[in-house]
Formats: sequence, structure tokens, C-alpha cells
Amino acid sequence: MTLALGCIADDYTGASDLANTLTRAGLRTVQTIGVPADDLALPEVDAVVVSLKSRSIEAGLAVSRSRAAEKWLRGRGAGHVLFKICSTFDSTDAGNIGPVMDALRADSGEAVVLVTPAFPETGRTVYQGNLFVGAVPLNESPLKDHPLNPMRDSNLVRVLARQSKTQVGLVDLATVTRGAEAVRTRLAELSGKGTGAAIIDAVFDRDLETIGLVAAQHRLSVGASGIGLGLARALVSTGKVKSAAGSGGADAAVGGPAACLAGSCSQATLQQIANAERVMAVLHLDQDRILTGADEVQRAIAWAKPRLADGPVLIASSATPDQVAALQARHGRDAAGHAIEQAMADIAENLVKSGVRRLVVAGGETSGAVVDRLGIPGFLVGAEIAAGVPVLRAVGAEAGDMLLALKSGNFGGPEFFADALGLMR
Ligand SMILES: Nc1ncnc2c1ncn2[C@@H]1O[C@H](COP(=O)(O)OP(=O)(O)OP(=O)(O)O)[C@@H](O)[C@H]1O
Ligand SMILES: O=C(O)[C@@H](O)C(=O)CO
Repeated sequence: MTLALGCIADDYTGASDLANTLTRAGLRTVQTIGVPADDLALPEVDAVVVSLKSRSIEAGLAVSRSRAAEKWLRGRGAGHVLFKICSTFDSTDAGNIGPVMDALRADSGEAVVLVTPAFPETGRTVYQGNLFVGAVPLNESPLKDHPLNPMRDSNLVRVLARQSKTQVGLVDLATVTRGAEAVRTRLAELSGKGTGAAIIDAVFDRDLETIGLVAAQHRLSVGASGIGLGLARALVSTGKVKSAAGSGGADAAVGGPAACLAGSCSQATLQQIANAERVMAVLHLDQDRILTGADEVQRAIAWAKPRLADGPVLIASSATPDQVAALQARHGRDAAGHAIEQAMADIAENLVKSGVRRLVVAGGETSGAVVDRLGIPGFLVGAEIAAGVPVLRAVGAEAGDMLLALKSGNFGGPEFFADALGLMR
């Protein structure tokens, strides 16, 4: 297998978002959980997305895991590696985008790294280095209240400069609009001044196509699904990859009971849970009971099991920003997040033992905890449920044939849970 594109994603939902984008753009793509073991049977593919759970861990660990993934991908022929980050640039001043970018840049000998989280299909655009989420700047969007990494500055040149050892520059929209050659000239100018990374504006998919043509001639880029789209289209349009169509039956029916788990506290997920109440049984977990060791997991399993035969169930820990802040004040941010993630993983494990084979999970960290617990080594990409969220077929899972959907917190329409289960038969 010689890869046309290697990708390292800093969380599992982000990885499936990217795998979905690459598949839709014609690349045969597989998503692996961590660096694949040598005995994992992978089909012949154009792109591998290695999913890490490195967005919110200590920067040094994020660097070493990303480096190991890069080494594996380069070893399979990947001339270009995309480090997939969140389209809302989720990170703190301690990292992990800057430190990982610096390390991969050093490894790949890249003079100047192209960076853009733009993903216009989901309303993420970058103009003059400022990230917009829909109509508002990042720092006015719901991301300002994220439980793990509140985003309070929309200027990504500043944000990345606080995390990285290199100088960060800007390639503005006017330059991108003038085309690939103008972008190359600007990058050469920046690198001549010793600038090692450039935030690139992108508002429309056509901007990402221009960026993709330039990026494909570099060894490393950093961004969300939008730059993945640009790279994939460049690989197809320059004939480096022969476009493949369809999901290859990755979403064929598995049957059996279905369940949804929500650990995301995003505004979008809160609305989706409220709407799901109309069409499925919903249990809201008591977070204080989880934190104080009371048997909240057993209560959830006892609630779910008798209902599974009658239709899907949804179990949610999600809460409003005020409730999240209050819980974090009582127990600490990391302790609260970790305990709830582990409770979700316990619940998932028990549900699968009870026969659940169709599982929808909302939230990147939550999905990471669940997928790790289920011991799933990789996924094939099926139908698209919503922008950035495909149906996934587990490969090599201990529980056998399973369909999952891993939803990034902010993604999906108002009826996401019903939409997902409608495609997961
Ligand atoms: N009620 C709650 N109070 C505090 N923290 C919570 C609560 N419910 C869930 N959490 C924690 O909040 C975090 C949510 O992160 P997660 O990545 O799962 O969702 P997200 O950030 O919305 O999704 P994404 O990363 O895909 O955008 C997790 O660590 C989760 O355990
Ligand atoms: O890019 C995005 O917004 C998503 O794929 C994601 O990474 C959210 O966790």
C-alpha cells in the first residue's frame, strides 16, 4: 500500500469528519484508532486517517503520539501529512496545535506550514486570520464556553503564535483569490523572513481548492476538513489518485438494538437531545452522582436494558454552560470531564454486552473514551448523516459487526439522533 495522503487527527470525531470528506472527494479512506498494529488487515486505500485522542492531553504526550503516527504514515509512502485539528481551533495556550505542528515541521523539514481550520460547509470561515463560526467571530460563538478549552480569541495568528515556537504569518484572502502562484509567492516571502507557519484565509470551497493545490506540493499542513477537501481534490485533479465512488457497502445493515450517548455540552447537541425526547426514550445522568462514586452507571444500564427491545435509547450527561461551570467549580474541570467520559465508556461497554450493535456518540472526547473501551481498531466510511458525520463500520471490533456514528459536538442538524439511526439499519 502506498498512501497518497496521510492524516493524523487529534480526536476521533474529527478523524471521522475528515475520513468522510476524503471519501466524498473520491479517496479510498480508512480511519484507524491509534497507530495500526502490523496485523490489522487494511484494504487497499489512498488515505489513512490515524485517530489520536491528543487534543486535550499534556503537550509532550500529544507530540510523541503524533510523531509516532507520522512515522507510520511516512513509512507507508505518504508524501504529505495533514494534522487534522478542530474547525474551531480547540486548544489552549499550552497547546496542542502549536507544539505538535512544531514537532512535525521539524521532522518533515517543512519551511513554512500551511494552517487553516476553515470548513465552509459547516460555517467555519477564516478572514484576515480571524475564525468565524457562522456569522460570529470564534470568541463570540458558543465555543467561548467549551468545557475543556474555552476559545476567547478569534485571531488565529495570535492564538497559534502563543502556542508555537515559530513566528506565525498570514496569507490573506486577496492573495488566495489571486490563485496558487500568488499563494506560493507569499509563502516564499514569509519563509524568507523566517516565518515557519502561515494561517491562510478561506471563505469558500474554491479557496480551499487553491490552498489544496499548493499544500499538495508541501510535506505537511495543519487544518480541518476543509483543507482535507482541498488536498483530496488536488490529488484527483492532478491525476495522483483515481477517483473512487461510493461507500463500498460499508453501511450495510447490522440490525439489533440501537443506543445514543451524548457527552457533548455544545449548544447544537443540547438542542438535538431536546428534539430526540420526542422520538426516543432519554435518560439525563446525574453528574454529581458520577463524581461522588454513586452507582449512576448501574442506574443507567438498569434503565436502558428493558427499553432496548422497544426502540433506541439516548443517555446524556450534557448540561448547559452554567451547570457545567457549577459542576467544574465543585469537582475541578479535568476530574469532572474524565469521570463523565469514563462513565460513558462503562455505559457503552454494558450496552454492547446487552446486544447493542448500532451506537451513536456525541462529543469528541466522549467518543474517544467509548471507542477505546470497545476496543475498536478502525473504521470504514459509509453514508453521510450530516456534514462531517458519516456512518462508520467498525473493522476488527471485539463485538463483531457494528455501526457507529461519532458526532463532533457542534455538528449535525436539529434531528441528528433520528437522522443517524435512520441511516444505521
Ligand atoms: N454535565 C457536564 N458537566 C461538566 N462536564 C461535562 C458534562 N457532561 C460532559 N462533560 C465533559 O465535557 C467534555 C465534552 O467534550 P466532548 O469532546 O465530548 O464534546 P465536545 O467538545 O462538544 O465535542 P467536540 O470535541 O467533538 O467538539 C467531556 O470531557 C465530558 O466528559
Ligand atoms: O473539525 C471539526 O469541527 C470536527 O471534526 C472536530 O474535530 C470536532 O471535534
